[in-house]
Amino acid sequence: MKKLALLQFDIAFGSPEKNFEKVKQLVSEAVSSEPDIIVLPELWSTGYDLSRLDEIGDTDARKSIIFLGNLAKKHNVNIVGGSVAKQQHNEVTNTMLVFNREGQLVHEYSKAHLFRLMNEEKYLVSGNTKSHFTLENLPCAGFICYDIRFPEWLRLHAIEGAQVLFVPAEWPEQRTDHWRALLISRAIENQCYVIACNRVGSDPDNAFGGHSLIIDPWGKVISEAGTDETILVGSIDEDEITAIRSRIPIFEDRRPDMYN
Ligand SMILES: O=C(O)CCC(=O)C(=O)O
Repeated sequence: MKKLALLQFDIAFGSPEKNFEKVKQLVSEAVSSEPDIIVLPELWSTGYDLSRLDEIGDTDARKSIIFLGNLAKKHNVNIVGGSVAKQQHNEVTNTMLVFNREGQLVHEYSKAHLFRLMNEEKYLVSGNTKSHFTLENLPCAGFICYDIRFPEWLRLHAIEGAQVLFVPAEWPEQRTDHWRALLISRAIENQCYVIACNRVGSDPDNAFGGHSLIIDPWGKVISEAGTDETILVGSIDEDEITAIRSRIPIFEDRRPDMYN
């Protein structure tokens, strides 16, 4: 069994200092439930203030890496650090950072599918690498928000062994029905745990729907937040994955010979 704590909060628009302070405080609160893994939302330090990324983006993600790494080490907890605006060679990526209990950066993944409805393609470049990592001996993969509309991208990771899928997001409230349906579908079809951390509150262009979720590989919702700031807790059980995969062995029954 592994315990999770998802930090669903209202991100201060374009104010990294305020958001760093908020995350520090939320992490200290979250550790009281003794989680193994803490999860943050997408672009938690800047929000969607994309036109000011030159000013507020994080060069080489250096500040975020030091900050989250220190928190992970101090509290002896793994952190799936949502994503941050990482500036590198005059380009900015929407990049997930993952830390182990020793505070080491064990994984980076840059959002592969940029979301045009929120102008991402104008300010960001997409990532080109896969997103496998291991935490607490669990084979994991990470995706960012809009990525969940591309089932083939998550499936590829499941076929390659991922069993726990993390999804930090800033998902607008008017499509909360899509958010829930897509996440539950990704869990059922891949027989994986899905751990999805959204933000709440609003920025000048959007209101965000919360409803962070922990979903088991059968598609059952284990924990779900509402639309307020909260620390969502829940546990996942590795044995459940094996049990469900032996009951309905979809990975053995696939017909890749017919899919091309
Ligand atoms: O796909 C959607 O409806 C929302 C996606 C999104 O908000 C994002 O990728 O930031």
